[in-house]
Amino acid sequence: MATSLQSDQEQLAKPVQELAEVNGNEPPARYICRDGDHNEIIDANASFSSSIPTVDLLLLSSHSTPENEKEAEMEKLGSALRSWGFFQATGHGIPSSFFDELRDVAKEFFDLPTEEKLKYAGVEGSIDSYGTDSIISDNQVFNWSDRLYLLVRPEHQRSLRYWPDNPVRFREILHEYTMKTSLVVQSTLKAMARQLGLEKNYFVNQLGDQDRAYARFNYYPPCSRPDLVYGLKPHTDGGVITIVFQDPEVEGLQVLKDGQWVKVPIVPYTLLINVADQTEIMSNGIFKSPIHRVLTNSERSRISLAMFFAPENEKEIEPADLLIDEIRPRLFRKVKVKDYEEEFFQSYAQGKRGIDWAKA
Ligand SMILES: O=C(O)CCC(=O)C(=O)O
Ligand SMILES: [Fe+2]
Repeated sequence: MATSLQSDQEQLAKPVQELAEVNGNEPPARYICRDGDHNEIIDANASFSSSIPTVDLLLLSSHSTPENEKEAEMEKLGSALRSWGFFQATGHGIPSSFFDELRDVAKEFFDLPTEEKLKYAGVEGSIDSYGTDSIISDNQVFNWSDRLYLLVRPEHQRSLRYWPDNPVRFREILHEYTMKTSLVVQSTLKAMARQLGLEKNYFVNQLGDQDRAYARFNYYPPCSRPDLVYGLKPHTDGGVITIVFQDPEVEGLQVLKDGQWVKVPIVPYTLLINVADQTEIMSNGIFKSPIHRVLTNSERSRISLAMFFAPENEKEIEPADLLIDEIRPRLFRKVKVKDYEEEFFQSYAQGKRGIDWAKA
């Protein structure tokens, strides 16, 4: 018994990438949580009336955009975040050659031998780490994926010891990407505030001076039974806003829209941006933090990079006063960011939504 538990734990500590190679991709029982529900998935391109909307950030932020065009783009952003919680951003100012480099360094990292990658495995209690799901409960079902998780903001809190120095360009590229996406977040949050009739810096101010951002490089190895496992189980994100750089060739991400799973298409060189729970709270439920999941694939691995932006830990958040009235009563309590995030992770491990804990 003890031996089987021990070997179970040893296997668990193993990256899924290695497990996939050794086991010929056959998923062990602890990863199995689906029952072949493939057919219900809607292909956004083929049959859903509208796919995730595209918003041009340049139109939103440029001083030379005519006012009526700016308003129209703003409306598009607002409606995307009310109904999908997601939008595809163009006009973000990041050159396509930079995305190619980002993709290359991420791929080169995951292509390293396991021992090399395990140099970045976190010690107990460290946020930054390379590895697979941590064990939180006995009956947990595991994701068929590995990840490298790094705090990237505030800069002085980075643990560079966990930032790969192989490939050599990794750190520089991630630093630059953090700078670029932070600007995108600032301009998006301003547009979001204006769309809700709030002062334009409302959300930016909520982030505080010591706002945080985390980079999560996801690696989804192929799996011989993609119908049985999740690359990433259904979840919402716990911060304020997330920017996803999807694999440019391999699909897998899906969003739950009006009770149906909709495939998120790959649109090369756009940034996929989604609302996270703390924006749902601050907007009093007007902007939706979408439930999304990732499916695996039997032939190809998939890599994505999610950047999670969140307020400084000590901040308190609550619905903006202006968004509470008789028609729309207060939906959420005032919560401390640190407490919310703790609750969020506990809830996720138990298959529940953290945001329910913050309900008024
Ligand atoms: O892999 C993806 O496309 C999305 C990843 C994601 O949802 C996450 O890391 O929270
Ligand atoms: Fe996510």
